Amino acid sequence: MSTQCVAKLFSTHIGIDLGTANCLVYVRDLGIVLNEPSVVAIKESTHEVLNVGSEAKSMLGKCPGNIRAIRPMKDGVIADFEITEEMLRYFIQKAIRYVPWRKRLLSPRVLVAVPSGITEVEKRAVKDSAKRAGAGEVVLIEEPMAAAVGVGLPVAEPAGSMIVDIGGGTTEVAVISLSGIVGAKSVRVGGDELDTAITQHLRKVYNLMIGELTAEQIKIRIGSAYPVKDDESLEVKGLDLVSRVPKTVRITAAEIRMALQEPVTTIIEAVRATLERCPPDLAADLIDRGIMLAGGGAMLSGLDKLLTEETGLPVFISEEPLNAVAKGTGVMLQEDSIWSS
Ligand SMILES: Nc1ncnc2c1ncn2[C@@H]1O[C@H](COP(=O)(O)OP(=O)(O)OP(=O)(O)O)[C@@H](O)[C@H]1O
Repeated sequence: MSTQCVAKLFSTHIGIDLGTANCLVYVRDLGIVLNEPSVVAIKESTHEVLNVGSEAKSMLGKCPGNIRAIRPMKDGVIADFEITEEMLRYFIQKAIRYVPWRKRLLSPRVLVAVPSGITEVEKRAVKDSAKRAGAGEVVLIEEPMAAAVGVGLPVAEPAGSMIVDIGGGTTEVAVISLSGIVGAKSVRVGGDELDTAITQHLRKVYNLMIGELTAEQIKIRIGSAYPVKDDESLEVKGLDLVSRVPKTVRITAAEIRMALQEPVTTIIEAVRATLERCPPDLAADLIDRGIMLAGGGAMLSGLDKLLTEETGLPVFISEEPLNAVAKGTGVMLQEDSIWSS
């Protein structure tokens, strides 16, 4: 029996979207089996892992002194190796529970989606962490390619397709033709930067300190990139920076849109820069095919409208933007040729 056959029979094939905000795990033939926030809660004194994923996220900003909830990925790459490894180990082992015992005899083969702009050193770090976390062979795939495949763009055709994947830590823009990336730009600006812009606005204008989760909720509920919901408003609770007591303020969608302008402009600029460097024939294809948005940031209200206004191209939001990359790894896992043996 060939090595390929043995591996096919006795090991699990896993695709991982190792995101700054969320980690999704796809198991071949099963689909997405895990979708959890990339957060780990640890005991400060011993570094013991207490919780991973959703439960750890609910602890963000609410932990007592000896417990810390950490997001080990930052700007799309590993910021804390040890904790990322623990998180990967937890997710890989949890995912493996869904497969029959026969498929657990060999270490799982793992396909990890990483931002297109990461360095060789960062790539090695991801591979090493996945291996130490229990993976056998580890192969990396660029996130925009995985996202494009995941949303069903016709990447193999000799024509240009454009994907913009706006995650928590990075925005990946790519033009793809004949299954290759023709032009790409990766900027370390995504949903986290939008949250930070909201936190800074409330601090500056209202002297109000809010936590990470509150900032994200404000963005999701009334955040926008275009005046599509300017008449909406929201009550926000936080800590007054001067009197140091809890306080409530009412904020409007219009002011949050203004606060988000800088990071949103960075995202738009990344799209424009990629379009400017696009070969003319492929650029011409985009006039009809437009731009496809994926990643959680694609759901920011009005971003599609603003992008259409700024580029003159039709803009579409993928059906399940948060699942695009993981679904793309799932499609690629069907190809045995991605593995070296
Ligand atoms: N409705 C929404 N409106 C705006 N942003 C949203 C919405 N829902 C989720 N998000 C944001 O999407 C981001 C997470 O997206 P996603 O899971 O695609 O990122 P990731 O893959 O973890 O990050 P990266 O690709 O940068 O490593 C978060 O910043 C989250 O706040």
